Amino acid sequence: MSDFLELRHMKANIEQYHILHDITFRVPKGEVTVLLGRNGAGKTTTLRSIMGLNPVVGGSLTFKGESIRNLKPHQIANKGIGYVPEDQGIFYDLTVGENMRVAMKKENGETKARMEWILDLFPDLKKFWNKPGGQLSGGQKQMLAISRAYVNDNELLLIDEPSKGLAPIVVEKVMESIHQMKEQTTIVLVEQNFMMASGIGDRFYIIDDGQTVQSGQMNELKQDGVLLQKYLGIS
Ligand SMILES: Nc1ncnc2c1ncn2[C@@H]1O[C@H](COP(=O)(O)OP(=O)(O)OP(=O)(O)O)[C@@H](O)[C@H]1O
Repeated sequence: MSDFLELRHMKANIEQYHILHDITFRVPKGEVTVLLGRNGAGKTTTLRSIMGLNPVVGGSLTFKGESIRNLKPHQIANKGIGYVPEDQGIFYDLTVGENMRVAMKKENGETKARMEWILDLFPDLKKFWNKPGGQLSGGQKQMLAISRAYVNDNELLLIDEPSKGLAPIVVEKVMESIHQMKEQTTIVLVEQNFMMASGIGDRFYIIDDGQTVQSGQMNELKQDGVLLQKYLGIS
């Protein structure tokens, strides 16, 4: 399988601070790649840097073999990379339907089919189609955020901590939906909930203090108590 996204020795700043020192990872097409690490390790900054939202000051980033370093966020989005930020990025004053329509880059048979597929997966969004985004529950907001990114024919989705602040039963639903999306879209997932991440991830990278320090198949990590304890504090 070809590598869809590849970061080699990426360095990135937030303002004058050097936050990412050496991020290297490869995302194969059709897989879920999970970025793990303690709070403050640099996972969100990595996703933001891929999207061009933080200045990349070193290393390379390629998507389908082409450099995306130094492109503007909208140019990166136009290449087919969707981003679901940690704060979800939905419009609170717009209804669910309006949020979806604003997100759609174009309306054609394919986006219509994707919209139908995602609404079948999240019937609450259909039910609350005319409700303002700000009035949805935490889980429904997350479903809307994921749906907005999915509805375009993005080939790669970057999803930042979709389980954050959600009740366990809702987390399961969201993770199940990501699992189903995997059939059609390549995914990079930042997730603190290891149980959930390990259930849907194919491969993992651990980020520690702005560097990728470990990688492998998720199945192997589940068995590696030393690594789990050392970098994730899981015993
Ligand atoms: N606006 C900012 N100015 C300065 N430093 C920042 C800023 N935002 C984040 N940082 C720092 O950058 C580092 C990486 O943060 P980042 O949000 O990428 O971590 P993370 O791994 O996603 O953590 P979490 O799981 O807590 O969200 C942290 O040390 C954080 O304090």
